[in-house]
Amino acid sequence: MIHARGLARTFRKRKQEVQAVTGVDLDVDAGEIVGFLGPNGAGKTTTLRMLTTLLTPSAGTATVAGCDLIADPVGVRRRIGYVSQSGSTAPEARAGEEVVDHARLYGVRTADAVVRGRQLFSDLDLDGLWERQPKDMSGGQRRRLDIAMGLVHDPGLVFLDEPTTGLDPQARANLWGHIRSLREDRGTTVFLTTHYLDEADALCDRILVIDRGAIVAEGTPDQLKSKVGGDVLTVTVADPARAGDAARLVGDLPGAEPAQVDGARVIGRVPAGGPALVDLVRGLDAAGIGIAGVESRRPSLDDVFLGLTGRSLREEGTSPDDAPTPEVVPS
Ligand SMILES: Nc1ncnc2c1ncn2[C@@H]1O[C@H](COP(=O)(O)OP(=O)(O)OP(=O)(O)O)[C@@H](O)[C@H]1O
Repeated sequence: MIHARGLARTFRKRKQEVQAVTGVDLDVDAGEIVGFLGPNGAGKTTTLRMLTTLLTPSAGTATVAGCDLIADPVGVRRRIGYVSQSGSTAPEARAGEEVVDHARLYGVRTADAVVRGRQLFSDLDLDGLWERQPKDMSGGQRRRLDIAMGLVHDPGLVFLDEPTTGLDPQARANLWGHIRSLREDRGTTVFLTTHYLDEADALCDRILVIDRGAIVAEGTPDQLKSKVGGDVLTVTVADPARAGDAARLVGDLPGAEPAQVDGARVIGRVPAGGPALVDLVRGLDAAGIGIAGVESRRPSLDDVFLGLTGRSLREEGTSPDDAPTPEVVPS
C-alpha cells in the first residue's frame, strides 16, 4: 500500500538547512495498522506530509495506494484520507454539511455522501451531532469528526497525524477502538503518527521508530521489546548530582550494561532484576546515595527507544535541537 525509498526533505530556515527527514525507506501492506513513533521534531509529520503529497520530497521515490507520488500526486490524493494534527473542520460550520461538502470535493454524489456521512457518524459515536457546530463539540467529538471527514470518500488508506493528542484517556481508548474497527469493518489500511508508546503498543500491528529524520527500528511491538533482553532497573536518586555515582553502581552489577542517566533517573539493564535490586540498594546505601524510587521491570517500548537513541520518548517537548544528551557511564 505504501512503498517509499530514500524519502528525504530539507528545509531552509534562517539561511540554515534543516534536514527534517534524511532518507526514509518504508513498506506498509494493505490492511495493516502501522505506527510511526518518535519524539517531537523527529520528522513524523514531514514524512506524512510527503506521503500525502502536501510536501514535495527533496529526494527519494514512493508509491502510495498504487500511484507514484511524484508522477501522479492527484491519483494518490484521490485514494487516500488524511487527518492532520490540527484537523480541518471549520468551527462555525454544521458537522454534517462539512462532511458532505468534503466528500463532494472527491466527486462523491450528494445523496451518497449523506449516506456515507450518516454511517460514519454512527460508527464513530457521533449520532445526534449532524447539525452541531464543531465549536460546540468536545475535543474527542471534534477529533472523531476530523476522522469522519478523512474517511467519507471511502479511501483504502488513511493517514492520521497524532490522532489522540490532547484527548483524555477515555477518549483516547475509545478512538483506538474506532481505528481498529476501520480495519476490521472496512479493511482500511491505517498509517498513524504518535509519540505515545502505549498507543503504539495497544493499537499497531507494526511500529516504525523514527529519530532525527531516520528510521532507527521497526517490528511488531513484541519484536521490538524482545530486542531488549533481561530486566530494566530504574533508580531515581534524591539528589540528581549523585546520578552519575548511582549509574556507576548500576553498571557494576553482575552482567549489567552501561547505565544511562536521565535527570535524576538512572536506567540500566541486568540479566535478572530481583537479585540485582537487592545488591544495588545495599551499594547505594553504602555510598550514601539517597533513593527516591527504585524498580525492576520487563522492558517496554520506551526502553527500546532509549536503547536505540539514548533518549526517552516520554519526555514531552524533546526535539533534535533541544534534546538532552544522556551521559553514558562506563561500567
Ligand atoms: N516548514 C519548516 N521549516 C523549517 N523547519 C521545519 C519545517 N517543518 C518542520 N521543520 C523541522 O523539521 C524537523 C522535523 O519536524 P516534524 O514536524 O516532521 O517532526 P514531528 O516528528 O512530526 O514532530 P511533532 O511530534 O512535534 O509533530 C524539526 O526539526 C522541525 O523544526
